[in-house]
Amino acid sequence: MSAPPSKEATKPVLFGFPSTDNLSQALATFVLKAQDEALKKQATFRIAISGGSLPKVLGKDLIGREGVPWDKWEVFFADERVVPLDHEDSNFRLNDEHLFSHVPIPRQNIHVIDTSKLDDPEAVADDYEKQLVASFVGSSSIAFPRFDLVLLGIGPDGHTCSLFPGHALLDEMDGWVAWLNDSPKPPPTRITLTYPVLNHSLRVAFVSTGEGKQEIMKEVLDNPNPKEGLPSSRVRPISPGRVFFFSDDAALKLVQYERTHFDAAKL
Ligand SMILES: O=C(O)[C@H](O)[C@@H](O)[C@H](O)[C@H](O)COP(=O)(O)O
Repeated sequence: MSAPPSKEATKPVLFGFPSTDNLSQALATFVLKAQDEALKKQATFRIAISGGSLPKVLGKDLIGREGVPWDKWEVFFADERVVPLDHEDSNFRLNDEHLFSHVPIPRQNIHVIDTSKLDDPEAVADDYEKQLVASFVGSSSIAFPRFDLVLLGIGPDGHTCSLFPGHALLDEMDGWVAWLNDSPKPPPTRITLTYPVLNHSLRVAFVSTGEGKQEIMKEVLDNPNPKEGLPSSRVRPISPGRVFFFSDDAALKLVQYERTHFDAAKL
């Protein structure tokens, strides 16, 4: 695999909304814009999605949109818990509840973990990486996959995906998919996309809402350290990739970082 990205990253864009309903509408518009741009260039729209509070906010407006070419979506998980797909901790299950079960994305286009290997998280990560390789082979950038869109959350400790503060995986610069069995947030055993993958994406959007996120949003937006800081501060896609934050007023109460007005025509 090639060296980590070295090109300069662009400045994060912050969109703030008075409510999560407004945020969900804008997020759906943003996702569909990313989809449209991807499908102008290629046959599929490749998106990676996290767990946490994100799937609910994502599905809320998106599932009602008309004319979406769902058969062209190819979905991966930005991180996944190494549990059965019907387990209450499964990010597949969560996304299924809020999005997949409501829209006709072909099941084979939703890339789930190999649940025959649950006793061996390294094998689960290797298999998942192979699924990525199979999907991205033939793309222009095969050193690392280039997702059209990655949707992430931010934990109160600043983690994102399953990349936690102080964890050795923050230094992983070669593999595409890594595994851990010591996640401080339960459950302990997970797989996650790595920084080089996140930072080769064309768009990364963080979705973070609620007053419980006030302190961490201030830290991540007003005091970022993209080299050694909190895991979510280190997500800085290389050009032409861009990073966006979608938050509500409650989460942004302490933040001074300049907001950008959300204008679908200017995305
Ligand atoms: O599987 C996971 O645990 C998630 O992918 C994780 O990275 C999540 O996005 C953050 O913990 C934020 O979660 P909340 O939005 O629920 O705070």
